[in-house]
Amino acid sequence: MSIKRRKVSVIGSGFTGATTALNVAQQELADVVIVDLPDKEDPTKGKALDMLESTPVVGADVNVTGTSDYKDTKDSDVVIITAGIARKPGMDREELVNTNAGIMKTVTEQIVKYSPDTRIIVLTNPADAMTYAVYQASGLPKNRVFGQSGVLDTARFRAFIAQELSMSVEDVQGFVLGGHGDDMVPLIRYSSVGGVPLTDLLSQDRIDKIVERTRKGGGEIVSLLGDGSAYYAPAAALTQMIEAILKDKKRILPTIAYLEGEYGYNDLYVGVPTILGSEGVERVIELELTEDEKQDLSTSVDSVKNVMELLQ
Ligand SMILES: NC(=O)c1ccc[n+]([C@@H]2O[C@H](COP(=O)([O-])OP(=O)(O)OC[C@H]3O[C@@H](n4cnc5c(N)ncnc54)[C@H](O)[C@@H]3O)[C@@H](O)[C@H]2O)c1
Ligand SMILES: O=C(O)C[C@H](O)C(=O)O
Repeated sequence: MSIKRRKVSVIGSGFTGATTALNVAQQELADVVIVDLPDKEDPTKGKALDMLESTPVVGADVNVTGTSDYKDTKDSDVVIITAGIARKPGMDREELVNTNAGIMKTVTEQIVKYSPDTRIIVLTNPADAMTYAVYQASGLPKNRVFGQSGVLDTARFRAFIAQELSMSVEDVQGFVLGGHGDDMVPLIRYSSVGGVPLTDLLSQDRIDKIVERTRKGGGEIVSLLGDGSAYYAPAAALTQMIEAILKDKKRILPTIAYLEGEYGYNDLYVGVPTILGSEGVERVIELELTEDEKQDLSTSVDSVKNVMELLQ
């Protein structure tokens, strides 16, 4: 009996791409193809070979290859886009828009040429606008193109809450809505620890500090690293999304998804709770929001629209 092996292609072999590829391989989720520019072909092959050589130790029967030829990505089940430039200390994510928009167009055309009905997850920043650019360039249906920000932002929120309370990260639940920027919207009413509302466990003042740290979480890492941005937590977030798709788990995860009327917005990609399964974004979940939450979401959406205008 032959069982079809799954295939994940990761475009961009830098910090986030390589770490995601390693996670996918070591968790035995799929064969992995890592793609970078032709002038980086040898280092890309080298990273892939190094990852492959780790598989006997962790007991993962998968193949890992590095290439600059998109033919090798043919029939990918999922493609991850991490190609592009990352910000440096003192920069906003928006400053990456022009360079990365051009890269999105080129790589997307190559991706869909060889995998015309794949699912694409965009990580490259500014992530909401870049997901829209990939959607436009791909011609794929909206459920097959989406972006990563909310799993990461929520993970930061959860990690800070768990540390503050000295409780297990596993028991902390939360949701972050909106664009992947400093005005993202952590939803306190939907946050709990082991089912206990967060507001019963922490004072408003302490919650406010955690929200502020979450919003600026990417910048905190950029300042500390000095030359590049976060990659361990972003790669973990991508891996969780990939697993939900490949195993058709129907997980409820925050995703940069295309809105057509949901939350009152149209023709826009922004972070919302979704069901992720084999079809990609199988449903956008619409939460009831208070007037204050609607206002915060609207502020965040305005920021995404401002970046989108830079794309026109
Ligand atoms: N959405 C999120 O939550 C999130 C989280 C972390 C990073 N990011 C973003 O992801 C992107 C990548 O971050 P990183 O830390 O991996 O950067 P990096 O510089 O380490 O890696 C980027 C890689 O992309 C490659 N690349 C550039 N143009 C390419 C092309 N046309 N085709 C193929 N490969 C190409 C580069 O050669 C490089 O290897 C950045 O834009 C960063 O801001 C987003
Ligand atoms: O902050 C960045 O530029 C990278 C990423 O978006 C993050 O949130 O870590």
